[in-house]
Amino acid sequence: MAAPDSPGAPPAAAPQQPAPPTPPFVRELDTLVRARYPLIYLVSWEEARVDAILRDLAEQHGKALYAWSVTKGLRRLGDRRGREQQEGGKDPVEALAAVEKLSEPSLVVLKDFHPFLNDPTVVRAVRELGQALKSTFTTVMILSPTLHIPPELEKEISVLDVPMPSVRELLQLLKEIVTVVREGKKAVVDLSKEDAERLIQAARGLTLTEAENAFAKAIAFDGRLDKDDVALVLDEKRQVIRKSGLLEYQPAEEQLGNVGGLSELKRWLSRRGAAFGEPARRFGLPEPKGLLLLGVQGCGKSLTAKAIASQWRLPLLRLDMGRIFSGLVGSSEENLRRAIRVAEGVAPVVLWIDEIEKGLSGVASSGTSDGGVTARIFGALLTWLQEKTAPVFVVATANRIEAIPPELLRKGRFDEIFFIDLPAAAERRDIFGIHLGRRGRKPEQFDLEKLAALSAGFSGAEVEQAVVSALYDAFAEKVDLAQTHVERAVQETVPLATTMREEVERVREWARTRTRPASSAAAEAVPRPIATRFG
Ligand SMILES: Nc1ncnc2c1ncn2[C@@H]1O[C@H](COP(=O)(O)OP(=O)(O)OP(=O)(O)O)[C@@H](O)[C@H]1O
Repeated sequence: MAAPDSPGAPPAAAPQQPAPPTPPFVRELDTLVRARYPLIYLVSWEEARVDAILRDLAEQHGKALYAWSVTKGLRRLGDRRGREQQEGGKDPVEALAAVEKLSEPSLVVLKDFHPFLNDPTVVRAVRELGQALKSTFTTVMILSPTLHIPPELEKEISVLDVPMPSVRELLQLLKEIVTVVREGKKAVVDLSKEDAERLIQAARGLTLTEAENAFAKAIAFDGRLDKDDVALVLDEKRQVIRKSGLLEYQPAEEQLGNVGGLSELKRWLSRRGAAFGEPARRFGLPEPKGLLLLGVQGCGKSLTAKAIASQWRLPLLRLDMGRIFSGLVGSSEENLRRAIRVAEGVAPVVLWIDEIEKGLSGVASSGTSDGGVTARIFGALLTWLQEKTAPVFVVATANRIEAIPPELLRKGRFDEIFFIDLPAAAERRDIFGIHLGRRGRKPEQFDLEKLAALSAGFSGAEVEQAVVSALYDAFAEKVDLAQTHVERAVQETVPLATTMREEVERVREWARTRTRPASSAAAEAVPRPIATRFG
């Protein structure tokens, strides 16, 4: 932690043992306080946790700590055992005036102050306070779960997102819980070091209160805290994340072996798998950023996103871009910030941004049509993609090339941009084999070459559909699935690429100069409708 900057700061005590490293967020906050930033906006749901951080910070800097809330007014908080002292009223403008008069260097936290920022008088008072505090050692922090800054204050306030609790904080919480449980002798704790690590890993992405609730629930369930509770905590986390309405945990049930073709993409992935973690960092490798998968509908983009997560044994979070913009759950900008914070809290993780082009299509015209919201969100997303340091591997998928803003394709956003084309004949053969195999049939009993030849222009999804409809036919005929059923199903299918031939050719042309092919096998030209139906 930094040296105290204000008069009356206590001399730093000689440490008994090496202090644990300061989390980057606390370091940043510390820097702003030392740099005498008058107004800071802290975005967090976790009041108790932020209170503890600020208490430490105030102590380190030899400053007094004040808190204001509309219910309790402005109070000077004592040290951990000290008494609180009332200083000012509940009225926000009066409280700000009281802050200005504080004679000692202080940290002042205003809790849930954001609704008052809709009042022009309060906005003015905050602005004047900011000016007045510039020559003092006092910093005011607005602590709120949502970010709401009126334009008048945008240049006056620095914003810090409080990240989700670190492994160290969760470990500390778990230790405290274990101590209480052991002392109370009401439950049994049976955790090895590895079990505890897995339990903490499972709780990553939860707030401290949510994690505490999850651990408490696990104990209440059977009077034990043991390795079996990892699943319970994970389940709790799934529910908490789903409640946000933006992110969703996806089960890790697809393997790369279930993806036919895409040899280049698979080769790329096999080389990056080990690039998470410390040995790779020590070797000098950067954290893998992510992939943009563009391509024809139904050719395995989503399937690949799922398979990457299971291949690398990482959790998979799916972010719905549509919901970010839908207005159903909070403001769009707030939504993106929240989703990013949760994903970073769960990291290492694969974050699948499905249909990234959804909602971004109007970026260029956004200034006029929606007050610039789309453009701002897009900007925030790009900055995050470019600068993120947390191990969040982004797999963004998109179908509609015309809706993709060119900035997204620039270097530095993703490690690679792959184009997933319609599968070539050899790939269709593999995909037929995969889907027959997944439905309990022996691929070698089918003439896969012939099926591949008959299905030119099919997407992977259409190959799968042909197998499924052949199964229906066989089932109706009360016989087992035979080659003829599949051939018939193929011949009865008019692939989407045929009906949208020009569109597919246009996408291919576009992709040729901007992306890397996901497959080394060149797909054939899409057959014309007449050839497929009667050829
Ligand atoms: N290369 C492939 N190998 C095996 N199965 C495939 C392949 N491509 C597609 N499929 C099958 O088709 C289904 C749908 O594909 P998927 O959803 O991954 O396509 P997509 O490219 O994401 O399509 P969309 O753009 O419509 O979301 C998959 O669940 C899978 O069963």
